[in-house]
Amino acid sequence: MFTTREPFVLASASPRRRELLQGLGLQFDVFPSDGVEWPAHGSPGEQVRVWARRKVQSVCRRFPDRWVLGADTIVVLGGAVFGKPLDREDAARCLRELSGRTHEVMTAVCLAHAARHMQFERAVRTQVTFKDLSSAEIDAYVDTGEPYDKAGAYGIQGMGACLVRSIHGSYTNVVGLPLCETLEWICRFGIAAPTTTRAL
Ligand SMILES: Cc1cn([C@H]2C[C@H](O)[C@@H](COP(=O)(O)OP(=O)(O)OP(=O)(O)O)O2)c(=O)[nH]c1=O
Repeated sequence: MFTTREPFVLASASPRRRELLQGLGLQFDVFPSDGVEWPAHGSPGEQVRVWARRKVQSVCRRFPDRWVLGADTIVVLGGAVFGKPLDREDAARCLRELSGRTHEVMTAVCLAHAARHMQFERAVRTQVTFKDLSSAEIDAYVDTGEPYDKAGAYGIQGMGACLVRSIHGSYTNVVGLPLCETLEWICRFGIAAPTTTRAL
């Protein structure tokens, strides 16, 4: 669907981000950032932008002549930020808190080119409402192992879909990369262009 003109570097170890971009036919190399997610200050929206920016900047040092794309996803409930659960108990606690309530999934995306002194970032928000979860449902979901590498301890693209009553906003933003907004940048900066289909 897209012709890549300038293959970029995806600064991410997330298989979800890679698959979302591959699904569009984009060409890129993957080089995860090695940065630890040190605490950041400010509102959840500011924190998530800082984390995305740090990932991108650490990879930009290695690839100063290329576009580098990175992202960070968090779950926010009543001002509290939920990242990836630390262990089983933490995952169950997180799911108990999300049960029956509406939370926000925020993904910050950062795109930068060090040699051209260009850097853009934005945070996209999606509201997700969970159904009421019983202890048995929470235990069964944690047993799948799905929560461990995901913010908020669930994956909407997997069995976690059973936990969700409704969403308002971008689905791909919940999975880890808001595709519509990311593509706007990718096309605007000439990294890729929509493939034109010739009439038969
Ligand atoms: C809420 C939710 C999150 N997630 C994932 C997306 C992200 O991969 C992860 C949040 O962790 P992140 O720290 O944003 O990303 P990551 O550590 O997986 O990868 P990297 O830092 O190298 O880019 O949670 C889902 O896959 N599905 C969901 O429904």
